Amino acid sequence: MVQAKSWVMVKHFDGFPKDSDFQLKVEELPEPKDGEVLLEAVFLSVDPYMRWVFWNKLPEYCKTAETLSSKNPAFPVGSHVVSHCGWRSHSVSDGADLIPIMADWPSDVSLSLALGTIGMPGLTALYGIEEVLGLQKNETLLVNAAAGAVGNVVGQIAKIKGCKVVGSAGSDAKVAYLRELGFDEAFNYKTVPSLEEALKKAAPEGYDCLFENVGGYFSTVALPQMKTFGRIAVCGSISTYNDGTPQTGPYPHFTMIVKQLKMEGFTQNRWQHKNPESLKRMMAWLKEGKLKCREHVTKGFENMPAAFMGLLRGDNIGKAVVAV
Ligand SMILES: NC(=O)C1=CN([C@@H]2O[C@H](COP(=O)(O)OP(=O)(O)OC[C@H]3O[C@@H](n4cnc5c(N)ncnc54)[C@H](OP(=O)(O)O)[C@@H]3O)[C@@H](O)[C@H]2O)C=CC1
Ligand SMILES: C/C=C/C(C)=O
Repeated sequence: MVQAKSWVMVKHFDGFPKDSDFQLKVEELPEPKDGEVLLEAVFLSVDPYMRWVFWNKLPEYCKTAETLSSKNPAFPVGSHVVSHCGWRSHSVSDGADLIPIMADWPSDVSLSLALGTIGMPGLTALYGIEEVLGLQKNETLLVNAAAGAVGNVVGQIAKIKGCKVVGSAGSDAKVAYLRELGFDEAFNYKTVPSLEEALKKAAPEGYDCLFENVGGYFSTVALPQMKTFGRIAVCGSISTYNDGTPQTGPYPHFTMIVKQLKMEGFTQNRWQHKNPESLKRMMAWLKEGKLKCREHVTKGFENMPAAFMGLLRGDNIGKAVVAV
């Protein structure tokens, strides 16, 4: 018998999540039956989408990287997987929901990156750029929440592709990190006197592409800065996730008409058939030093709600993960 800890939601979020919305539970897990495996979490992911997954009453859905500590012929003891079994220290699975970690994962690369740059957020960046925007060499790209898990990879891939990259982020330390990564221009959207002026100054010629992670006010100000025929990949809208009352207007349609913009929402799982090849490609960039990784690591399973709320507050530079 294993004692498993899990975080459950006891009250639906009302605005920004609170400690009292979460409860830690402990239960005894049965021994795995034939075909099942017992998993122990190594790293757990906290992601913005969990704000609205919880809201949609699916608290069990979240990605975790886990070491396998029991039996199933397909998942021998000691192998590593990415699973979707929620905020749990241990779980029993029949293997159907498990994704084995890439076969030749280098021993000097932390498995936590399977939740970040070499995982879902990295794939989101890649597919947003290649499948949605079709970003071309010498184009100018704007990305917001640029120092986060998705945003920093967006900027780095755009640099690999020979583009000019402008990033906005919410602290001076984040802006310094973006410059370190090779962003051509970066600014702190919380302290610039005018967001419109900051966007104009960073790219007086305008933007061919916007990788949209934030939505709301930022989007309203950024759209008029797009070039005619500009393309916008709507990846996220984090500035609205904690709203009790939906934000209303100004509406984008007139700007979209006069600028003849193309805007497409997407989720990365649309291209999951490409994941094995894409992950290999990104791992190669990482090994060649073209893709750099930074993580914001919170230690201890008991600190998962704190890590999640910190992510929504903007505490993280790079991918926010919890090391169990
Ligand atoms: N479509 C898809 O398939 C996917 C979409 N996403 C979306 O991508 C976006 C980025 O996700 P991810 O990289 O994992 O998260 P991040 O690592 O970027 O963390 C979230 C960041 O968002 C910023 N933020 C938080 N609140 C606000 C706010 N009110 N206004 C502006 N910025 C805010 C903060 O950075 P700062 O200090 O700069 O404000 C914070 O660090 C999210 O919108 C997410 O929902 C993520 C994965 C897949
Ligand atoms: C899978 C993640 C989706 C968003 C929008 O965060």
